[in-house]
Amino acid sequence: MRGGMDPVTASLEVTGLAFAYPDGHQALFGVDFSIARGERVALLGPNGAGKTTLVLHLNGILSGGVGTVKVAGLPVDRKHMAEVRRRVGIVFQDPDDQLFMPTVREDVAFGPAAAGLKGDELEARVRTALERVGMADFAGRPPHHLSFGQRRRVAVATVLAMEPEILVLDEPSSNLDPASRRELADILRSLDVTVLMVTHDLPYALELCPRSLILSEGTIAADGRTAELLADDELMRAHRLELPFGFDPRSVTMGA
Ligand SMILES: Nc1ncnc2c1ncn2[C@@H]1O[C@H](COP(=O)(O)OP(=O)(O)OP(=O)(O)O)[C@@H](O)[C@H]1O
Repeated sequence: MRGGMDPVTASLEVTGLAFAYPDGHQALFGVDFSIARGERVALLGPNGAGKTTLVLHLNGILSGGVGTVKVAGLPVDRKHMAEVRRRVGIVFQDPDDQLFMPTVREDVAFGPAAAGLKGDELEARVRTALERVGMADFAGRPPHHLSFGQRRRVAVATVLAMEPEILVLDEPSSNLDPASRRELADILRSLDVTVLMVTHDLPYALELCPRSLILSEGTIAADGRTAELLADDELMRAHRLELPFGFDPRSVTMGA
């Protein structure tokens, strides 16, 4: 476990986070980890491990448990909520949860406009975000006329438009064809932000994230280099993680 990271360089610091849902189900049991600015980290773990529960604590959608979460040194609490929500951008698994305006441009402008951006500055922010995901030509289109993969890119743009400190992605490769999957990986690699990616797609984690956390039964069971964790058959079996048949984690050269 990596503890004690310099708070100035830590994008995210989770300390002793424990949480039970109102029905009494304990989903997290004292989770500790830090992510440095600019790192790309995969959050792996079997169904029901607590990944979504953890992610929903990163911008205060869930709260009320024990422990602390800090984003760029700011505690995720009521007092800092607006600033934290600007700094932590979550891309949900279903882009339709994030796109609700008549055009792509309006969807991407929504967050920055709500934060007070106007006029040329707002236009430039929207254009840059759409260019970063290769969707600038689609600005005037209704999101519901786009393919699933295009909608996922626009969902990423809505979050990038807020210039977040941390980009959190829930299953970013799900339902993408191989070309879209690779293109999204290229986009994510090109961004200058901290990335935390929840995924069951272990080859994708290996391609994109030098480091992984394995969350299992509400605790961090492992924290280390993705290539090493995925090559540890015993660890993988213990936490119900399976690579695709015939996939050799040692065969992948990680993109920088
Ligand atoms: N609203 C809720 N009320 C009670 N228990 C819940 C609630 N949401 C999730 N849980 C329970 O908390 C545990 C962790 O769920 P969570 O959704 O965080 O897991 P996950 O790792 O994201 O799983 P998956 O890979 O299936 O998405 C599970 O046992 C789940 O049943």
